[in-house]
Order: sequence, then C-alpha cells, then structure tokens
Amino acid sequence: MFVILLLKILVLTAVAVLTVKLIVKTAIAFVLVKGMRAVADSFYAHQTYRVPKFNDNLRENELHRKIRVYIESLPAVEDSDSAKLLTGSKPNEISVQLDVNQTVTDSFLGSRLTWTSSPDALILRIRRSDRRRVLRPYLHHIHTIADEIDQRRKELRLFINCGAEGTERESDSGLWRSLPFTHPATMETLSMDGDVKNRVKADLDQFVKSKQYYHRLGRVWKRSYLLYGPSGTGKSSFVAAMAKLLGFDVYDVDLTRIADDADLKLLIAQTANKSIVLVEDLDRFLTSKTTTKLSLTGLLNFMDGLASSCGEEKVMVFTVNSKDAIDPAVLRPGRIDVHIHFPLCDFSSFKTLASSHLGVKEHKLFNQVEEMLQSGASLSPAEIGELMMSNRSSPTRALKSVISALQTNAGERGRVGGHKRQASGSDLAGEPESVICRESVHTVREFRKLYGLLRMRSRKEDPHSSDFGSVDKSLS
Ligand SMILES: Nc1ncnc2c1ncn2[C@@H]1O[C@H](COP(=O)(O)OP(=O)(O)OP(=O)(O)O)[C@@H](O)[C@H]1O
Ligand SMILES: [Mg+2]
Repeated sequence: MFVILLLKILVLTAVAVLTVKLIVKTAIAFVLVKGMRAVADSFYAHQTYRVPKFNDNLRENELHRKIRVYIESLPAVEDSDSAKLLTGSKPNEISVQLDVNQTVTDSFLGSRLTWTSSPDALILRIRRSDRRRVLRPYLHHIHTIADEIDQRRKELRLFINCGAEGTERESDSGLWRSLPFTHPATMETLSMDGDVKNRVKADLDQFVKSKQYYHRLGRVWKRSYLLYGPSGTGKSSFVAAMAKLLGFDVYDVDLTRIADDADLKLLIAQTANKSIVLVEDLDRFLTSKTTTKLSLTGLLNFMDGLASSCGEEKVMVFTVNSKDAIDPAVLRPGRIDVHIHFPLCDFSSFKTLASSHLGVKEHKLFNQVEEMLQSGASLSPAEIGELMMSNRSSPTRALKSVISALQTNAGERGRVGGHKRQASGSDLAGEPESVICRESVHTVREFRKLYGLLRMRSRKEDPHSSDFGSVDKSLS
C-alpha cells in the first residue's frame, strides 16, 4: 500500500516537472500569454492609425521613417516572430527590422500599443480609452527618440569656408565645403580637470534641452564658449570632443579668408542648425597686421547679430591663447557665455597622460616630476604627450625625457625672469577657475574681471590703445 502511494507521488512529480519543462522550453508559455492578452484585448474597443510610407505627392513620409527608426530601437523587435537583419549605417553595425505583417508591442504611460508593419505603411493600434491621453505624447516621444538616434548615427562633417576673392567657391553648397570629421579626440581621451569636464558636459547637456526656455525668453537658442590657454593644451581637441558629444557638425571659420563684413554675415547665415561654429586663434587674428576689410563691428555682429540668429541650437566656440589682447566688447555676455581655461600640465594631468600614453600609474620618477611642476617648471600636455609617445617602449626613458624637458624649461624661465610663456601670450595660472559661466559669477569684481570691464575702463584712460585692444598687464 505504502509502496503504491510512493510510486504515485513519484509519477505525479515526474509529470509535473516534465510539464513545467515543456512550458518553459517550448513556446507554450509565450502562446498562453499571447492568447490571454488577445482575450483581454477583445473586451476593449481599439483605434488604428495608418502611417503611410509615402505621402500624397509620392515623397517619403518623414514620420514613417522616424517611426521605423524608433521601432528598430525597441528590444521587443527581436522577440517578434520574424525580423530582418541588415547591416547598419556604420561598419560592424547590425540593425534588426520588423518584417512585413509582423507586430511589435510597446508600452507608454501605462498603455499598451502595437505596431504592425505592412509593405507600404505602419499601423498603430491603441485602446480607444487611452487615445486622447496617450497618442500625442507618444508621437512626441517617438520624434525625440528618433532624433536622438539619428544624431548619434550621423557621420559628422567638418565645414571649411571656401574663401572669398579669387578663391573657388562650390556652387551647390554656397560658401562652405565639407569633408568627414574624423578627429579621434573625445571627452574621455582628453586629460583635464575632471570637474571642469563634467561642468562643461552638464552645461552642454542643459543647453540642448533648453529649447522651450530660450524661446520663452525670446532669446536665440545658441551658446558661446571661449577656450583660452597656451598652445598645445587641448583647445582644438576639446572642440572635436564637444562635436562628438553633441553629434554636431563643425563649421570652422577661417577669418583670414573673409572678404568683408557682408561676407561674414552670409557665412554665418549659411550654417546649419545643431552645429558648432568655430573660430580658432581669434586673438592672433585681432592683433595681426594683415590687412582685411573685416571690421570689429562685423565680428561683433557675427557673434551676436541678426545673421547669427538664423537657425537654432548653435554652439559658437572661440579659441585664444590669451584673453588679454581681446577687446572687452568681444567678451561681453551674450557674445561669450562660458570661459574655459586650458592650463599647462599639472601633476594630476601628467599622471593621466602617463597612464594613457605609457600604461603607468605609479613610478619612482613621479616624485621628481611632481617637485619640478610644483617649483614652477611647466610644459603643455601636447609637449609631454609627444615625449611619452616617442619613448613609449620604455616608460623610464619617457619619464626621464619629461624631467629633462622640465629642467630645460625651468632654466629658460630662470633666464627670462619667469615670463617666458607669458611673453608668448599665455600662462593664465593665476586664474581662479577653469570654467567660468555667467551663472557662476556672483560678485561685481568677478563680473568685471570676467568681462574685462576693468580693462575697458583702464583702456579709456590710455590714449595709445588700438581699436582691437591692448594688453593691460595690471589686470592679468
Ligand atoms: N589635455 C590634453 N589631453 C590629452 N592630449 C592633449 C591635451 N592637450 C593637448 N593634447 C594633445 O596635443 C596635441 C595638440 O593639442 P591641440 O591642438 O588640441 O592644442 P591647442 O590648445 O589647440 O593648441 P594651439 O593653441 O596651438 O592651437 C593633440 O595631439 C592632442 O591630442
Ligand atoms: Mg588649436
């Protein structure tokens, strides 16, 4: 009797285990869930929306394309009964697309929505009761996500102004020529103060999300950055990193190729939305003796005039070795919103470079480098990076060459009274902060210091100062 009972229990347990295995390993569970959903759905009235691939004049319907991009990003696509595998827009990228007559489920604001693909349309199905509450925000959400994906996928381009008098212009694209922008620098590859990096990233992030805010204020949706610091400290590389972070094309304005103010106006008006407009070495241009019909007023209008208000979501970046030679009007709020200082290498940056270039986190020669840097010897990250790269097979040799270069630099500084780098217009080690945003300026003194009002006042007292400004040593 007991044996029979035991046998019965064993048989029942085996059957239960097999049933669970069968449900888990086969599609039964999936079919059951699907069936239950279908039953539940049958109690509700649904509305369908058809998004055709082509609009009435046989042009591709942009909404259809965006929804396809969005659907491809849903993990549920991979769970559909049949999906297409295609090569993506970049090498090694594979895109999973919904096959014809397949359905994918999405959820938004607590509502379940389905997309079904047909050869010439995408069909959205939504419960009638959810329609008013969900449809518009859902389509808005699709737009946002698709735009973000497009932006990430986009191949960045570098635009260069073709020049004015005598130089050839490309007729179909106006004043600009473009080529793929493949600069390898990213925010991660640049060795700089982590706090500065994060503040700039946060600032850019806030900017791109602030469309409504700028519109409400009646302000042009643009933001301007001044990158200042000695040569070889990473200003140009930082612009490349900004472009990658934002997914923006770069318009590199060569001021020496501009014929006159009108030419500059046209140039800025022809830049696309979501782009970086870059002017490198502004100080060198302003102080150079080259004859140009471009006036300071023309430049000011370029930075903040009506032509620069054409389009939206533009980031303007100006790089200079020193702010000293720049007319304060150029730096006033609105023309420059954020000042970012690029200093010579300190010990922390040196260690980051040693780690990235030599794979060395600690070394017995580090102390010597630290002492030399503290005693005032200085090199740019570009100089230190180059020494490390050319000696990368031997970290010790690389560090010794850095030490020897620092010793040479210290010797030169000693001979010229510590002003060697200042003479080349650069060492701003006395600056209190690396990033100064308008929002972080609290005192009148800080404000004046930032926008050069003190300098402006002293320049008024100096009858010999030129239009484009002269260096006021007492304030640097
Ligand atoms: N902070 C840094 N971190 C890593 N590499 C750097 C850094 N600064 C400069 N470099 C390297 O040094 C080289 C020169 O940098 P970059 O051209 O960006 O300097 P720059 O400040 O624009 O100089 P310039 O004022 O002469 O135009 C690049 O190859 C870059 O990779
Ligand atoms: Mg540069």
